[in-house]
Amino acid sequence: MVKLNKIVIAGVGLIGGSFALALKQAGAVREVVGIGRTRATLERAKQLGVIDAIADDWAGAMQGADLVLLAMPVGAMEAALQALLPHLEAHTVVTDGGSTKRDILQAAERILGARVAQFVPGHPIAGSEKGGAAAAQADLYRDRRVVLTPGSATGTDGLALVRTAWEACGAKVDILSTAAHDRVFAAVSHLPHLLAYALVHEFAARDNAGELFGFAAGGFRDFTRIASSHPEMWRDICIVNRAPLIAELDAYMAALLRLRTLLAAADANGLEAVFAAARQARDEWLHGMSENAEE
Ligand SMILES: NC(=O)C1=CN([C@@H]2O[C@H](COP(=O)(O)OP(=O)(O)OC[C@H]3O[C@@H](n4cnc5c(N)ncnc54)[C@H](O)[C@@H]3O)[C@@H](O)[C@H]2O)C=CC1
Ligand SMILES: O=C(O)C(=O)Cc1ccc(O)cc1
Repeated sequence: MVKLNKIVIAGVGLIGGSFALALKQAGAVREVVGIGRTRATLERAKQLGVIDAIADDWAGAMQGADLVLLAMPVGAMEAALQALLPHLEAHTVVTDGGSTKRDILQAAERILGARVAQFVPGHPIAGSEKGGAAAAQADLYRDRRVVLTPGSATGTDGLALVRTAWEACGAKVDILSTAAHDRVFAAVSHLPHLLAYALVHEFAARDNAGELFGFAAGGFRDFTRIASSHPEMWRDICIVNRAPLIAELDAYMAALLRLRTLLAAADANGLEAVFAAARQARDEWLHGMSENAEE
């Protein structure tokens, strides 16, 4: 079992707060120090027992830290790396929980130079549309996957430490390249968020929005839950990962056009064939997920 003396959570929200709670529950950390943008948020996180102490600045935060998790919106990570670098001790490992990986590894290479060996890019595949330390849960990562995307310069000891820390949270760790990561998550995560936001936004702008929302039921709720996600966080993800996201959007628009053609032709068989293939693929995916959870 990993035993960390001091960890630093930079951005104590759902992801950082849940990491802290999970490590505490596992008995894997002695002290959790929080640093962030808003004092009141940090005070609240301390009251909730998510962090033990608040750092006033990076110098204090980094002193004697074994592990630092960057858990703010991805657009703010570059500035955080710049701010922590002057205080980075030789034994400290820095990781992140951001939803995009190529930009963050590139920023780390640029900013940290040779010390990029101490940086391990990561992404927990768990979360929700709810943010903030109050939403943090010790079991958020239990039986969930975490993707680590080390670069050629990533140190093996740091990689092992970060892997062990996530495993202490109950997660299963996968390794991907940053490019493969960003391509996969553009498809299965970033595109669905964009679609949900687009649908709700389009309805909300209509003259009869009240009527539409008044009659909307479970299907609409399921499809659009993620449109309740944090706008700043999703702004950053979409902008940073826009190249693969635009490719996914193009593919989806082509699929919509094919459905439109089938509809216009009243091609019932064609439409049913698409729906049946999609249902089968989703059933098989859900079945695979439940088998994995039982392993
Ligand atoms: N919400 C989710 O389901 C998932 C989110 N992520 C990633 O984790 C990161 C954090 O997301 P959440 O915890 O959901 O967000 P959150 O909104 O719950 O927490 C983010 C925290 O960062 C702080 N913060 C914002 N700007 C900052 C800055 N410039 N410097 C320091 N702190 C700052 C905020 O005050 C807040 O406490 C993001 O990079 C996101 O892409 C990854 C996996 C899942
Ligand atoms: O709300 C949901 O279901 C999500 O999809 C949560 C989520 C958001 C961002 C990520 O990078 C990973 C998972």
